[in-house]
Amino acid sequence: MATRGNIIDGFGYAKGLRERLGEKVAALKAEHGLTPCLVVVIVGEDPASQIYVKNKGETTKAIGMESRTITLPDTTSEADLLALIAELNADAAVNGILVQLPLPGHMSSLKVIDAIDPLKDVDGFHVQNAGRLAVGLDAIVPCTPLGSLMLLKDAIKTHGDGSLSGLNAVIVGRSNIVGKPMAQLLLNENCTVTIAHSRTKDLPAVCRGADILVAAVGRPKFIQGDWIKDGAYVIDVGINRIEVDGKGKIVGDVDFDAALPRATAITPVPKGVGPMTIACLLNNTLHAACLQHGLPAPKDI
Ligand SMILES: Nc1nc2c(c(=O)[nH]1)N[C@@H](CN(C=O)c1ccc(C(=O)N[C@@H](CCC(=O)O)C(=O)O)cc1)CN2
Repeated sequence: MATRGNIIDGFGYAKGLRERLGEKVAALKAEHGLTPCLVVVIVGEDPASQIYVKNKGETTKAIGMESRTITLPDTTSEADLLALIAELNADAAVNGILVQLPLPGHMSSLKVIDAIDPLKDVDGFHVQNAGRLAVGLDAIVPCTPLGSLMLLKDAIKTHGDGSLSGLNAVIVGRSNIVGKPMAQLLLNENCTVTIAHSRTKDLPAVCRGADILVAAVGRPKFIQGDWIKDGAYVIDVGINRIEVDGKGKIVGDVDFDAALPRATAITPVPKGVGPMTIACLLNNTLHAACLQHGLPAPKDI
């Protein structure tokens, strides 16, 4: 029988992935004279977004890619942001464009994402990339689901029989950024997929049927320990800031301490899925640069 209570080390996995990507970037430079360039656009001064954007810039440079950050005030009009995206789309030196979310309330994120050239859409949020993923074509895949799948596959290889095929996967959360692409990825792995959400009837019972449970609801410790099937694999995508004894703390969507003894393996928060998001962004930027230059995208990094 598989053991229980294993903690999935997303921080360590992401470090290894960045190292392997760094080697591919060096090879691309040596063999084709190409250095992938990522441009991150941030609008406004959301403190968490500022930290994520800074980390993106630093890790991009650390693996040998070029990084540019464009900071715009939150008074920027949607038309000005769209004009900037059009310029970046037309700039052959730019391989990846990412607009940090959330955007200020006066902008439509769907409209902004739709303006990005799908080949430079390293977030994988453009409707063309979402559609390509849905029909099983080569696509740029959203970073958080891609990183979650990498951790899940590695955990099932380490603690199980290595196959996701036929497993019952329940995703709690139906966002375009995490829930829906995660469902597509798990379907492609031949899982039987359920997307649960705020209107789902008897959510605890649905979760108890999950061999794989992905929590992406954005509510601290929402998923209770007794909702976890014995031996399940649990991927916690939530990043919730709460206060405990007057101190700020980050917790996931799953009650980790209660879920740990029941799960075969579970991602912690922090240091689970979060670090994979930025590592997968680097992966997608390399992928995009290769596609734009007619080179095969590196596989199985
Ligand atoms: N355009 C995008 N916007 C946003 C995305 C995205 O993928 N594309 N995702 C999130 C924010 N995000 C990256 O942008 C992100 C969130 C969290 C982490 C992370 O490493 N978290 C750490 C804890 C961080 C902390 O201490 O605050 C962890 O889980 O260990 C990385 C990236 C929304 N916006």
